[in-house]
Amino acid sequence: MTSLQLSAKEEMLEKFLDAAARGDLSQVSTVLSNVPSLINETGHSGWTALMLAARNGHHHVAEKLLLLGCDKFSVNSSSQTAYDIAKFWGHRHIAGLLGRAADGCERILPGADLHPHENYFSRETLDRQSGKRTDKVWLEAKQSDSETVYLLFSNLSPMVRTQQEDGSEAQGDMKLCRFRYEEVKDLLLKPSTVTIFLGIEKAKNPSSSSSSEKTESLSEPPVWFAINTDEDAAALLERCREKNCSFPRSPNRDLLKLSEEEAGVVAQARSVLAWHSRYSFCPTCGGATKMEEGGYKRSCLNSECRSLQGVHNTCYPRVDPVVIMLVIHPDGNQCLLGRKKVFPVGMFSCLAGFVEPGETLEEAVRRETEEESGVKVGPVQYVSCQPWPMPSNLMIGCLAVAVSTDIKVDENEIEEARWFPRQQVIDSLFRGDRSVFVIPPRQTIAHQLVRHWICMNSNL
Ligand SMILES: NC(=O)C1=CN([C@@H]2O[C@H](COP(=O)(O)OP(=O)(O)OC[C@H]3O[C@@H](n4cnc5c(N)ncnc54)[C@H](O)[C@@H]3O)[C@@H](O)[C@H]2O)C=CC1
Ligand SMILES: [Mg+2]
Ligand SMILES: [Mg+2]
Ligand SMILES: [Mg+2]
Ligand SMILES: [Zn+2]
Repeated sequence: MTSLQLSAKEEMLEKFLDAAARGDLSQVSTVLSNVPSLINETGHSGWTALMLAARNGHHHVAEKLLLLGCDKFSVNSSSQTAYDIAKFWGHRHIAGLLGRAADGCERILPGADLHPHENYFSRETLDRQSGKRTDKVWLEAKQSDSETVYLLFSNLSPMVRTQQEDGSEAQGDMKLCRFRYEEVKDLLLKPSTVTIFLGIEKAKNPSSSSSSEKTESLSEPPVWFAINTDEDAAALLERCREKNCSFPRSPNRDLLKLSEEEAGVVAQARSVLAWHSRYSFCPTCGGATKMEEGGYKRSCLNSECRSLQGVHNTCYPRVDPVVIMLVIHPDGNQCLLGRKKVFPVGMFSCLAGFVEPGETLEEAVRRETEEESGVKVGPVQYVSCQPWPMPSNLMIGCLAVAVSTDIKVDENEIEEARWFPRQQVIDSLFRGDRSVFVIPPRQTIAHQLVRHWICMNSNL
């Protein structure tokens, strides 16, 4: 290209960007019809025409550029997308346009099936009614109620039905198998069976009951229980009237295929059942224990045991707090992700670690980050949390700002840790580009923390 041609193109680009910034739709259209390749070209500080239109609130220009296929995910030299710019300057109609489902950009916003700030495994569809746990008469009556719903677990895996015969991987393709009292009453009588009370359905699903409108309005919503049994899994599957049923073998992966509603129920049931399976004996004296309070307590049968004096946490289901953090580079434009050897090829995730006794969340974030990556962390901010029933973690999601940047990984835990520029993260998150790294699935809080950072205009 000669210098004359180059300058002609530059002149055209300048005219085009200026028209976008002024909101001159007809000029934008004319220039693009002559030189379509200008659409994603950048001017000063890496700003595209879409960013300039978003900055100055020119909705019609942004709309036209999107229609002509401009790249809405590119970032300027401060790592801002057009969406960040529109949101920061308060042009909500343009941010809305960039976030509209039809153009695929909805992925910049939280997933449509998740409520804002909600994580997978977090939805509560049952009212736990903890007051009913000590009401033995009520619990017994509900166990034999014909409307009561039972979930069946074998080796801590719930019985599920897959929709697709081809073993499709999509979320929502897996459904919990629900049983009635008559179908499981023999199991309830076996000493090795653990039955726990989960709660009462919060909202009634009108299509799930065949009773008349009148009876429905009078009756209490169904009560849910979960059963864990050591019966033969193949024999248990024969109890089910439905086809394509199984007990998933890999909870970490398979339980992510449930709907948001069912995942919330499984998070509760699996954690409590796992506690019973691991704490059969009294942790204080080693004696036998009995289950109480609908499965929310185990008491020692040895009347001399210290655990019976006062309140002891050994008698109640355990929750292990884990901090999980997205550490941001001091320049604001890179984040720290690491990979364990067991991760699928190319996957990098947020660093995480168990909170230790007598430690604040902030200190746990600083300690775990430094232990695993050598990076020192300053300010820490809580974002959201996620029950993770493998078996009973509570993932506490934080953003943290690094005060040092040299990486030295703890090779026992982490294979590699790296700073990833915002553009690479956007490419992996929104464009599905797997060439640099793969982000964990959207059901993980690690994924949601990364998305939260990308969407929060950290540079404006
Ligand atoms: N939902 C999500 O997005 C993610 C969830 N996780 C979960 O977080 C958990 C903790 O992360 P890690 O990096 O492994 O923790 P970590 O960095 O503290 O290291 C784990 C090691 O700590 C020790 N440890 C200390 N307290 C423990 C406890 N209460 N239970 C088990 N081990 C304990 C064990 O030696 C274990 O090997 C994992 O179980 C993992 O499943 C981790 C990353 C992402
Ligand atoms: Mg860790
Ligand atoms: Mg660690
Ligand atoms: Mg640790
Ligand atoms: Zn005891």
